[in-house]
Amino acid sequence: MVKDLISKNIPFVIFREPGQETTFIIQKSPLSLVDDLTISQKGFYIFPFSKREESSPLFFSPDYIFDYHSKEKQDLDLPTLNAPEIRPQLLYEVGQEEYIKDLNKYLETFKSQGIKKAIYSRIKTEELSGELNIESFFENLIDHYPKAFVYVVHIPGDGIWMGASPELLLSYHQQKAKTVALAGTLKIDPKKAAPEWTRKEIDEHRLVEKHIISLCESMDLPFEKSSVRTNNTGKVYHLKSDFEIEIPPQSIVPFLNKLHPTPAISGLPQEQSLDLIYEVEQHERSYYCGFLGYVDDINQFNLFINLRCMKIANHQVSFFGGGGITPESDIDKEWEETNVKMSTLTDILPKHVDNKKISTVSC
Ligand SMILES: C=C(O[C@H]1C=CC=C(C(=O)O)[C@@H]1O)C(=O)O
Repeated sequence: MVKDLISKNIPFVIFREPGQETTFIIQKSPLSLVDDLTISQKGFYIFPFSKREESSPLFFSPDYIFDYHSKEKQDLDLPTLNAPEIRPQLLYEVGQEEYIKDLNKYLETFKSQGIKKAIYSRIKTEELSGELNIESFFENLIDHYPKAFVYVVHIPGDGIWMGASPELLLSYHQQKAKTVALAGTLKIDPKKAAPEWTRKEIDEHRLVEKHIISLCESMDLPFEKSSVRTNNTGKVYHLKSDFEIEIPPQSIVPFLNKLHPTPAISGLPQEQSLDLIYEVEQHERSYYCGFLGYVDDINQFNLFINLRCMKIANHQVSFFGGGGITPESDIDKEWEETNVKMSTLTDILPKHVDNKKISTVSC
């Protein structure tokens, strides 16, 4: 089914929110751009990391929407759409030497500009040695990461994005919003019963909490915050605290506009850290560190940050991973952290590549 839709340039999304059934959405016409950060119609949205990205916010109309495991989808026979213009994404890959140089640039800029934290991300690209079975890979991700938001998004002319994100950006139901401060990472060590958090991770997480608290205070929104807990994503531990915020419907989009990009994916102060990211990182983040999810209506939605993700285009697969850099960062550990984060997908993907068949999954 998925292969057929890809070959016919048909936009589609398959997603599984944590603890929910899996949904399949197919749009029968080419994708339309969403001008701004608006989420006014029922459907699936994907937004890039920031307004400075060339990639546009996109909306997937649920022309067909069904339970992924239902038989209904097998009966669809959709016509081929015109091939859209292809816009290649700049997928520049740094080696470890360049990574070290770039992180030193971050650390120097922190000193001269008083930046407290900025995320540095990188890409790892590999040729697909055979045909990737997207459905079996997706189903494996669902089983492996029950607490993640797992998805496949086909954007004709761009590629196929897939991921298993541990981070909720914002959910909204009956005027109650939920968000999380998720930051600080330690690799899971099976020999240790619990992670040993250091000042670096605690401070890094605290900066995300502070951003959410000051946003609620500035908009006069009552909120409750949980204590800080350890969150196990399957590959790494993060520090996490939950927020419940009362937000009237007219304030939810302005709140979302100010919340994103949070210091978990940009840094603090926000504008200075964005300037630094765009000066030093040489790849396009595009939809990595953006957000995505299903909007039932403006009063009911769940949006997730696009982390632990990859993109398939031109018979290649590119994995994205980053980390919060602070003045206390140890550069070797940060490099290792990005490898572990990427292993969320890199460990599972090879099982689903059929080396006997050449890759036909391309965009
Ligand atoms: C930017 C990423 O992670 C963010 C989310 C959780 C923890 C993070 C950290 O510890 O650095 C990052 O802020 C990524 O996974 O690519």
